[in-house]
Amino acid sequence: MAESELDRERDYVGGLYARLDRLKADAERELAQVRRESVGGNHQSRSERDAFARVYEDRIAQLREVGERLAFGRLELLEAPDPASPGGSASTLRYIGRLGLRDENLEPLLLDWRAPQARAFYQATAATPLGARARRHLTTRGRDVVRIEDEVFDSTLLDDDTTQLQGEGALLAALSAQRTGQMHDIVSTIQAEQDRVIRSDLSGVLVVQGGPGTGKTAVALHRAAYLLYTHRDRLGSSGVLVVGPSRAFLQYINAVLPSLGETGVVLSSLGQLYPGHDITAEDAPAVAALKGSAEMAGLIRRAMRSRQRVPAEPIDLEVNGERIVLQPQVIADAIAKARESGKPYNEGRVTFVKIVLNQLTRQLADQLRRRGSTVDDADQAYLREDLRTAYDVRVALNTAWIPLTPERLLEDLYARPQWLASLTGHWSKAKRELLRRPRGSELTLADVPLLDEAAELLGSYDVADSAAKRAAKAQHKRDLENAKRAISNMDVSGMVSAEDVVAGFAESTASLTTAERAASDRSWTYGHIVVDEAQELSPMQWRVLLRKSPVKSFTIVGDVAQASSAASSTSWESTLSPLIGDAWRLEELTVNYRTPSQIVDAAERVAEANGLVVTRSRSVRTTDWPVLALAPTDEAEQRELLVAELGSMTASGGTTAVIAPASGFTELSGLLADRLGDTLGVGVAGLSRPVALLTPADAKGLEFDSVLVVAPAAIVAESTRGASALYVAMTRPTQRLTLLLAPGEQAPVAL
Ligand SMILES: Nc1ncnc2c1ncn2[C@@H]1O[C@H](COP(=O)(O)OP(=O)(O)OP(=O)(O)O)[C@@H](O)[C@H]1O
Repeated sequence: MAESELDRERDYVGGLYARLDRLKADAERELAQVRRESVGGNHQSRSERDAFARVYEDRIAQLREVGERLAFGRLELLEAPDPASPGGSASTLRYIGRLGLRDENLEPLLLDWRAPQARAFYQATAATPLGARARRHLTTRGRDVVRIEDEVFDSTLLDDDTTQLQGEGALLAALSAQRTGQMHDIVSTIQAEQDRVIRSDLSGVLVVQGGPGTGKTAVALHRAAYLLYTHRDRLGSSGVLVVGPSRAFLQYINAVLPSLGETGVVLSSLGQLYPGHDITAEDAPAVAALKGSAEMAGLIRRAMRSRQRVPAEPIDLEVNGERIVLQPQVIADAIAKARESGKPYNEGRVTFVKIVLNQLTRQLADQLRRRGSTVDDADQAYLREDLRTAYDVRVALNTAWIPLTPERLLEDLYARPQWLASLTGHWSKAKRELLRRPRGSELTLADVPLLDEAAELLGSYDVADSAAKRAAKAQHKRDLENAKRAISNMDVSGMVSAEDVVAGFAESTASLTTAERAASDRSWTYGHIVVDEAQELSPMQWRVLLRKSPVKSFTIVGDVAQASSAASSTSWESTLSPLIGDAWRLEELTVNYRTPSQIVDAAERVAEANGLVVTRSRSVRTTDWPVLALAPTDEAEQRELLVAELGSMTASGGTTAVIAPASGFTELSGLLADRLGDTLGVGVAGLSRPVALLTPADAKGLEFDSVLVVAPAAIVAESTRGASALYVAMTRPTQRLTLLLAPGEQAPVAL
């Protein structure tokens, strides 16, 4: 490599940083200026000033976020031949980075990696160069370029390998770096098959299937950033939701989107999908499977309707000393009428109460008239109020149609066996027993979609609160109109969304960002939803997500061979066809970026020997560490081997995980705590420690430099999806894998 080329890139990248610094200083000066302007003026001018301030604040944050990772690539694009100078093969250089920069004359200096023109940087090959002649990867340290790596798209050098890696040096350097316990963005080394997924159309349901370590999570997050950039207008106001399996997983991926300049995405674990709750407790597998099955939706509907009851006999009511009879037919008619309105249960109840009270008022007025009193309209209003507040009337109305919260409905359903039996005549007693639970029991993960289903059917418990919400929504809409006007007056369209501006209104009733408002509103509908580890979702969880995206714009990533929860799916077809028929498209990822080939081979062979159908993937790396299976003769030796192997793993640096079956977990954690002290973290709460002791379920989606799997046969035997659980455990390492067998356990035959 000619030294001058490296110098040339150093100069260019130096120039980019100089431009970045200047833009940052300009924006900071402008912001200070806007802030100095005196407060006052009407609502619209305040809106416009807030819009200015917001634009500058966002821009400054964006410019700061890139830190010292501004540029990482260069494309040499062939220009269309110029008829005036035949024979010339002019080309244009385009630099690719984390954000777009232009010079004072608005000439492009740096392309945002998500811009359409940057596509060739990730997807061009010698066979399909996409208008590019060459691609260059820049490796930087701080603000300095330390290495360049070129690929020239010369069709005469074409070979048959269609799965070539792009920027292999930069990629392998990224992959062999020690892990930190936090996922990083991969923007400088995205591979062609991944880029196609990232840039796939916004609309419809895209399923991304790939074996462990093929970058599904990374791709899903980069796709969220890409979609927000490309469809800022649409998604800025409706938001993007990313759903992951657990809080620990979200913690692991937490830094990726902010590092790509996107802070407006809602990240939610399955336990956080019902606002106001953060649930982690789990049911026994059989219970979770039942609660996750689609038939629970029907049960909840039946349960709700059974709380609307027509009394068998007329009811005598006393209202301020007057006696009045409420006929069952009046209740039956009112229930039928209120149901006809199609409103959710609690809102329908308001209609029901109104109808019954009207009828009772008429009855009472007639009764009084018959006794010679005169009752005019004003008197009728008083009578109605007397009826509404009378104890007997309230009891009768509540018995016929009780207001319900989702939590109350579910708790009653679990705690009242006779009621449950009356709703599930076709179930076996044993099946009903699975749901049985005393009042006050902790909510579980499998309850989350049931609460949401109930909330959907019940509607707001506090009907006055829902009126206030409607008013706030109307105000928000007016604010948005103002903000849109301000944005177009300022000519900053595309840089900031009206939603973000409204979020900046100091006096706005809804001074929250889209993401904040979406996360706290159960009925929020998103412009796009990304679901990671999607094979774990139960039919009831899918129902929640489908309600949250009525336009059905989804990216679903997962691996059916890794499905290990009780209600999870074993094929995309069987999961998705009851929900959306065949209206989905499939992309597959085939290269394993995490795990060296020896480990991938071992994991796939063991999985297949255990009867799993795995998506085979090609690993891009090898490791110097052999896969070991240690076979102790007794427990004392097992303990010795455990401690010795862990000592060796931690000595080689990076992160280490011990993955063990849930049975014997407590004993193991006691033993390791004695030996390792503070170095050990137990469960997902301990992930920041150098050694983490986890169950296979905890380890889902995560990765570690070294992994020690304890008692693999026990992991397989532990559940109906035990083979998947072991496959998950064996595919977590980036460098080193050891299986520590239980005394007397045979090494897996496939090893
Ligand atoms: N193009 C790439 N450049 C650099 N690193 C990459 C690339 N693609 C994936 N990786 C890295 O490979 C590792 C595995 O990626 P990821 O966790 O997204 O895989 P996954 O398919 O979701 O795995 P699993 O199914 O096991 O959860 C991560 O460390 C990720 O950063």
